[in-house]
Amino acid sequence: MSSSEMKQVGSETEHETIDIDQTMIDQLEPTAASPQKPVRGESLFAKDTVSINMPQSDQELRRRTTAGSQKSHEQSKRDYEDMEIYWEDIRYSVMTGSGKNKKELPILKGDAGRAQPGQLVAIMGGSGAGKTTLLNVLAGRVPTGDPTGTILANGKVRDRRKWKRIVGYVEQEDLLYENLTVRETLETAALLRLPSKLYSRKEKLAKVDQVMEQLGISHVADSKIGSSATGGISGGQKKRVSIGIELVTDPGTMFLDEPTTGLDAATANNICDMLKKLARKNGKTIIMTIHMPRETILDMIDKVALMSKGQMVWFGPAKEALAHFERLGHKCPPQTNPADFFLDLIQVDTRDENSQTTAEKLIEEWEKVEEEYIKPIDNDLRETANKQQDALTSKQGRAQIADNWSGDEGKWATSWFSEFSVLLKRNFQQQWRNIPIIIAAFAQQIILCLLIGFVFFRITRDQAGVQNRQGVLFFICINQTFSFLMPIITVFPLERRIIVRERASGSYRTSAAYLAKAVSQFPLACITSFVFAAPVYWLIGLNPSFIRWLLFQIITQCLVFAAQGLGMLIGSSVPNVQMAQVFGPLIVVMFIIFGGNFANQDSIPAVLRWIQWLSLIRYTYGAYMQNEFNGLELDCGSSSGESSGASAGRGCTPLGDDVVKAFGLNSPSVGLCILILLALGLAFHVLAALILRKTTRMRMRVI
Ligand SMILES: Nc1ncnc2c1ncn2[C@@H]1O[C@H](COP(=O)(O)OP(=O)(O)OP(=O)(O)O)[C@@H](O)[C@H]1O
Repeated sequence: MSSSEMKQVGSETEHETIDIDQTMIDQLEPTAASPQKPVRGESLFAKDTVSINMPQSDQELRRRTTAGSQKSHEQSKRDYEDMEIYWEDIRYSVMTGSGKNKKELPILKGDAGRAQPGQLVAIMGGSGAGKTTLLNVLAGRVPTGDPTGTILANGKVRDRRKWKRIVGYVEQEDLLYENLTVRETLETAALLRLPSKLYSRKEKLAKVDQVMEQLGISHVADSKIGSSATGGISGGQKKRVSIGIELVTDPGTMFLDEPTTGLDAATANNICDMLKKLARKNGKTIIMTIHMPRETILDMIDKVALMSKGQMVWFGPAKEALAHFERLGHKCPPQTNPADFFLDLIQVDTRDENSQTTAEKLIEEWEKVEEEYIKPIDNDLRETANKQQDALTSKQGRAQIADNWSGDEGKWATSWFSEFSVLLKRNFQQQWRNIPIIIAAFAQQIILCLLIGFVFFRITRDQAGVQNRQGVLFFICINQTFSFLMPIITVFPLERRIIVRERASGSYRTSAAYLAKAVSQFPLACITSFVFAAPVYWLIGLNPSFIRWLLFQIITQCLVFAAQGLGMLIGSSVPNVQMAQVFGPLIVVMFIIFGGNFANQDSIPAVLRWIQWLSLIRYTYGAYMQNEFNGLELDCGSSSGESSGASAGRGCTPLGDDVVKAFGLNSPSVGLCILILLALGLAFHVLAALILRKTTRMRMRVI
């Protein structure tokens, strides 16, 4: 970006800053002090130095941020590097049951904690203690319900949009595209997520090298991710790649849900060691949930948050936890992994009254000493935070909160077209490297072509030929619909979780992702359908005119387009592959019934007649029939003509046009059928994109 362009950006930002509603600022600025950049590791909330009123210094920071120099680039990132997360009185419940049995189930019951830059914080507890729920509430990812309490990042209430772009969240499962290499996976993340205003393409790619170096995966940079079936990088390396996807944006804070689950002890150790280094060397604030860590891992953790029944029983260094519990009469036996001891102590067995009493006692005792370990924020800050949280409920308030966060990179990191091209490339890489699937797709069409070609080889023009033409054309409709709809209906159910994850981190617009997926699916379908339709026409001996052959190909491609649209629509509407496999054939069969071959259009009951207007098979079949029969002279000379199926009961039909009429397929015309097929395909795609947008939205609730 040229400096003149950068200046332009800067001036726009300044203009935006001037527009802030002054009453809003007044309302949200109870303290006078300006925020100060803390020394790494020092509390951001020390009394007298903390304020969440940003305007003076923050406006200044934003001005500098967008000024166009390398210096501004550095400063724009500072706002969320070295991030301290403070939380207090976090409560969260969900509604369970239905009707009379509906009740509120409290999951988090007033938890507090503080994670500072350079620290590795682990949330531990028995199964169902609320670890993942707390992690998700802190990360702002809450599928249902409304958490309450105070969460401050660097002393400020968070802005939902910016928050999701400036933190990293690593899910328990490694959801990656198996045909991409490690480098390609990270490059995609970097190209999509690093703001183009701040990073050139070269800088983004350099960042990938840097991250691979940091994570110790440079030696497998060009290895495919792979799967258990095909082989590929190891489980630990996959976890590192998942962490790398988040790390490319250089987030100040990273949340990880059970990063060691499913890994062997040594690999789990390596991952935690790497996380520890990331925290120490790069000043990241790392919060993770962890299940049964071994002692060496526990040693790496700066603070453990021990949870029992949704409440904190300890937050601080593990060693001090041992002393705390010993004071309460629970001594860790010698030769015992402290993590095992903690879990045995805090795990609540609902059948055992003793374990419940112990947990209650531990919760009670923790409340007495909590403030020693988690320095609470001062009252001014709390009051300001509460006001800001209230402001989050209004659009104007949210804009004000957003303004408190510098680094004005816009809503999206890069342009729509960049998103589209990066995603299209990824889709092609994922699709075209799946050689067995590509071979299978070609083999399917070649086999079908030969089979149909030889069964209906060189059909005649007599009345038996009429029946054969009509039969084979309808069969081609069904075959092409199934061939190109069925593979696509599983695409979204399989990839949905990746899309949800990527959307949750604000990686791209759904429209770009959808179009990239739709466009990437078309070339293979186009080629394979042509491999079938081009020769089969001559093998069967359909209307021997080049124009008719060309029209046949165009109609087939339009059917493929519409079938893919329908497949994407079904795929985006159902939650999993099983449902897709149930509903896909069901809908196609419905369209087949109303396709014009089985039920005469005029005899369909009025109440069901609308289905035929949506039936892509009906329009394809209509277009095929007209293309084949209109103007075709049939042979009435043979004796078989009297009883041929096509004209049964009517005697011989010498004109092809009459056959089309007899089936009620003479309208709409071929041209209109093609247009309707394109319109149907387009409508299916638009609907599918809208549904995908809705079904892949992660509910974010920042407080
Ligand atoms: N949406 C929900 N509806 C009903 N119950 C829920 C919901 N979310 C969480 N819970 C319940 O809240 C409790 C805490 O869940 P959470 O997943 O946070 O536990 P956890 O400590 O991470 O457990 P685990 O280690 O087994 O994953 C569990 O009893 C769980 O069943």
